[in-house]
Amino acid sequence: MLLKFTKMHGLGNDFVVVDAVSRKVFFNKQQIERLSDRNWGIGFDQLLVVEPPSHPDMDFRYRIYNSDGCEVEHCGNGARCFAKFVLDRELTNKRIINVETKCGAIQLRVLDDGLVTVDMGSPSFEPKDLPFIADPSEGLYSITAGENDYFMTPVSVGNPHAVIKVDQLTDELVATVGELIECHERFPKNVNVGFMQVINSSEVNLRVYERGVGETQACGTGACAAVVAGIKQGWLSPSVTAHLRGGDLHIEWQGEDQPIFMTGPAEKVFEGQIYL
Ligand SMILES: N[C@@H](CCC[C@H](N)C(=O)O)C(=O)O
Repeated sequence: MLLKFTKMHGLGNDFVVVDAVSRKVFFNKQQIERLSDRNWGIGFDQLLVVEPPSHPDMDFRYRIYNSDGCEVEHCGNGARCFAKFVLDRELTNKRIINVETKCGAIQLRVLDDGLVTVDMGSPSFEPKDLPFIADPSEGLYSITAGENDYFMTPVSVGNPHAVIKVDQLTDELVATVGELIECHERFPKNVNVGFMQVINSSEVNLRVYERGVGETQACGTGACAAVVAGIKQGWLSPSVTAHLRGGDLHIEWQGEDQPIFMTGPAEKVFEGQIYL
């Protein structure tokens, strides 16, 4: 089958986006792994599939697959690209778009300057929601990776994140500790690992080792998780700019049961077609 696709990115976190509204498309794990390969396929961090909604209140359904072929709950940078894709392809003319995901409903708002704000829903710090196997007597969670222990905040923003505050961000730390914690036995469904350096109460540097991918240029849900963890710990104010390798995201969270708002860009790179 000849598959038409659009290559997009949000701050260098790159996607292949497929319209499964106009024509039904299904992928198996092997196909996704092959397409994601940067030598043998197209290359991407995530595959995004745009489907019709299953509920009348929703505009679309949104499926997300990591480059390892596994379906996941949420993708922040992908959500912004999703909004640009459905408008560019005239699948909708709405600038406020309600989308079903594996972790519930999200709302995308396309701003006049082309940036997209996503209502990501409210976070959970409950270990069972990631899931994370926690010792109830632990006040601050600590996890062992290699020879060292790391304090971390487990956060679910629909998908699971472990946020570690660090003084220095190095390639070695992100690659080695990221890989060890991603598949740590205390995270039965694996985890995205964020390394956050707090610059001041409204700015952080952040690098994310993504579950099922490895380190990416940027991670939208990772930025949300890191900022809400920082706000909860008292290090950050409710409005924060996260500096990622690929650029900046703006995150707002008023605390407790409030939703997280993430704002950033979405870019189309090219359109193509490939045999599945
Ligand atoms: N790049 C994404 C997150 C994609 C999913 C993640 N790797 C997971 O497995 O949960 C983002 O921008 O949020």
